[in-house]
Order: sequence, then structure tokens, then C-alpha cells
Amino acid sequence: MTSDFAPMAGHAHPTPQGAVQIAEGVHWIGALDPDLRSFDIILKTANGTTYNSYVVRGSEGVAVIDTVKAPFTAEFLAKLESVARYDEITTLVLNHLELDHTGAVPEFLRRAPHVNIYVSPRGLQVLRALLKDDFDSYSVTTVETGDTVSLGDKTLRFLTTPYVHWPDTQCTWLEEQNLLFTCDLLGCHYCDGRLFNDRVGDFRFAFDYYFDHIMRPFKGYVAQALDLIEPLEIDMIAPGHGPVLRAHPRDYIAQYRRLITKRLASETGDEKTLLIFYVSAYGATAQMAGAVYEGATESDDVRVSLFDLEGGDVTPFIDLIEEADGLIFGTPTINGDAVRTVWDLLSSLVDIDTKGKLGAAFGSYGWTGEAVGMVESRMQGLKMRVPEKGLRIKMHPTEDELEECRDFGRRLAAHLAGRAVAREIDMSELLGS
Ligand SMILES: Cc1cc2nc3c(=O)[nH]c(=O)nc-3n(C[C@H](O)[C@H](O)[C@H](O)COP(=O)(O)O)c2cc1C
Repeated sequence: MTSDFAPMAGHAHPTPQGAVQIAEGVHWIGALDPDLRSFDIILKTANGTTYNSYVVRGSEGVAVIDTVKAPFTAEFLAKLESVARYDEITTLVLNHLELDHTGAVPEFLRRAPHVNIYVSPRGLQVLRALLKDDFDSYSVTTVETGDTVSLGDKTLRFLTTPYVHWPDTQCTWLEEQNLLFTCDLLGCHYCDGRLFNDRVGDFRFAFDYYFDHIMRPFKGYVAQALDLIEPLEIDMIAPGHGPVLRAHPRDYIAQYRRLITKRLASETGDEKTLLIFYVSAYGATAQMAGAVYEGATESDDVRVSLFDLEGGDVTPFIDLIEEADGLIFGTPTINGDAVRTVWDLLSSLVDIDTKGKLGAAFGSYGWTGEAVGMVESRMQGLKMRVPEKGLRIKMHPTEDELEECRDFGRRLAAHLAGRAVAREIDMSELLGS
């Protein structure tokens, strides 16, 4: 049975009370969560979200694709029961094992313990952790790109698309209907019971925002996933959150392509880019920053930029940092710590991939000078390479110390340009004395 839409108190848009047919033999059986305002702690959800689950009915089997978050289990099962009997269900596909898609799995399996579960190879270990001691009582098959499951007149074809955004993620293509189930990929947090992208409100902001906070750190993997998806015939994309993309589904794939494309590429070409950020209360670290900048700019093959973090919000720097090859942070030690704006910027870097970028730190201090080491540790935690020990100078730098700073800048630029770093050789070390 498929019910109509009914209005829901407090929300401008109607809410589906039952399963919704999205294609011939395919139903949406997900849940709406319009009141959610913060997802996974890290994401704001001004429109709430949806947990999308789907049922595909073939001539020789019925498949459930993903489930919902645990608190919505009862309504998910009610919708499922309105379109299929448990003894008809042959297949459970889990495209992603995160709890917002698998919360209802244990209860579903209690009712349909005979189903065959299909997960990616990396999904297997997460499923084991999810089901604990019950895991061994179920039939679980790992699938990779090209593997298929037949439902008689319908075929589910799997695409292994890891790290969009967990190691386990995969997509499932319903071949005969050109319908692609993508789970988090191409999804967004936007709750509107009208469900289809050509009927809901304007969710472009939500789509880009979701990409920025969930997919952006994994751009390389997103590119690999798009390489697999783009050659497919696609009439509809059915993601795990937000609207079902039935109108112009390729536009959303094209938007992902735009979002993963380097924005500054045409400006900088193959040139290496180095960004120097600093803060300074009494001007000592600022003087150091100026000298590090002077030293680095002597290099012709590195484009160097200098920014005072006191100059504003850190957000605009994230795009620059994403495409930069190296980052240098200057901070004084204040009350045994680096300055807050530096931490604000460093903690904002979770949204981008910083792995392998060059990192370095410098700063003035009065007596303990912990800040530089703390910033270096954070950069190492972000998997950046930190080739030079941080430079610390007590109070305001002397002319000789400024020259040390210039040299620090020269060496970092040389690391970045892939040139051998000239070092003074300590003869006493060589002679072993
Ligand atoms: C409020 C305050 C707290 C400080 N706390 C520390 C500290 O914990 N450890 C330290 O080595 N220096 C400390 N200092 C000294 C500064 O790090 C030092 O003056 C430094 O040269 C300031 O650099 P700037 O001119 O770039 O701000 C403190 C200075 C101030 C004003």
C-alpha cells in the first residue's frame, strides 16, 4: 500500500506517512527528521534531514537498500511491511555502515534472518562490529565493482567507491532502470516530504554544504567514484539523505566534478604555493614572519603569501590552504599555549585534505615557548610533513636572529621546490670530537 502525503504540524512541507513509489517496483521507505538541527555534532541542518531506504521488487526476489537511524526503526519497518512481506525479502544491501543508515539493521534482521547481506570488503569488518556475536548467524557476502545480484527481472550491480566518506562506502546500480543508489555520495541534509528534487524547495546550498563538510576531505576518492559512475546510464539517483534526484540527475554529478576541481589551477600552474600565517601581540613574531617571508620569496619557483591572522575570520583561508603546497604558522607563546586564532585555523583544516603538505612553525616567546612545538604536533597529526624543526626566538629578534628567520624561509622554500637543502656542516661532528 502506498499512502498519500499528509501535512505535519509545525512544518511548511507535507510529510509522507507511508512508502512512496519512486520507480516501477521501487519504493522509498525512509524516515523524515525535520527537527534535527545538528548532524554528527559537526553539521548544521537548518532543514533537518532524511534517512533514505529503498525496496526493489524483482520477479524472483525483493531487496532492501540501506535502512534508517535507530529511533526511526518502527516507522521504517511499517513502511517496509506495507510493500513487502519479510519472507519475500531475499537481499539486504548495505552501501555504508554508518549508524544513520544501519540503525534499523538488527531489528530488521530479527524479522528477516534469512536474507543475504551484501557489503563491500571494507564494510565486512564494520558489520561484524555492528552485529557483534550475532554476526555469524547471518549470510554475508562481500561484493566489488562488477559483481551483481539478480532479483529475476532486475539486477543490482555494485560499484566499490571507498572513502565517500568511510572506507566501506559503495554504490548500487539497478541496471534495468538506470537507477543509482549512492548512500551518502550526492546526498544532502535537507528534509522535505515532497521527496523529489523537482518538487522540494531550493536545496542547492544544502547540497554544496554537505559536500564541503563530508566529501571535501576525500576529493581524490570522490573523483574515483565519479569515474565509475559517469559512464553509466542514469535516469535517477537515490541517495541516503535528502531529495531523490530524478530531474537532471547528471547535473548533480557535474556539480561534484566542479566542487572537486582545483580552483586556482589556472592562476598558479605548476608553481608551488607557500602560505605564511602569523599572530603577534607585541610585534616580535610579526618581525619573524616578515623575515621568514623575505627568505622564502628569494625562491623564484615558490609563490609565497603572508597573512596576519588578526586580520579577520579564518574561514576564507580554507580554500587557499586546500590548494597550497606548504603552510607556515607563526605564533607567540601566551599562557603556555599558541594563540587561539591559530588553533581556530588549524582545527578548521578537518574539512580538507592536508596529507603530505609541507608544514612548519615559528614564534617568539618569553620563558617556556611551548607554542611552536604544539603547532608542529598538530601539523604532524594532520599528516603534514614537517621537515624543519620549528624556529623559536626569545622576545624581539636581533639582526642575527632575523637572518636565522630568513634562512628558515629559504630552507622551507627549497624543501617545497624539491631542491637539496644546503646546510652548514659542523666539522666537529664529522671529526667525532
Ligand atoms: C599575557 C602573556 C602571557 C605570556 N605567557 C607566556 C608563556 O606562557 N610562556 C612564554 O614563553 N612566554 C609567554 N609570554 C611572553 C611572550 O611569548 C613574549 O612576550 C613574546 O615575545 C610575544 O611575542 P609577540 O610580540 O609576537 O606577541 C606571555 C606574554 C603575555 C603578554
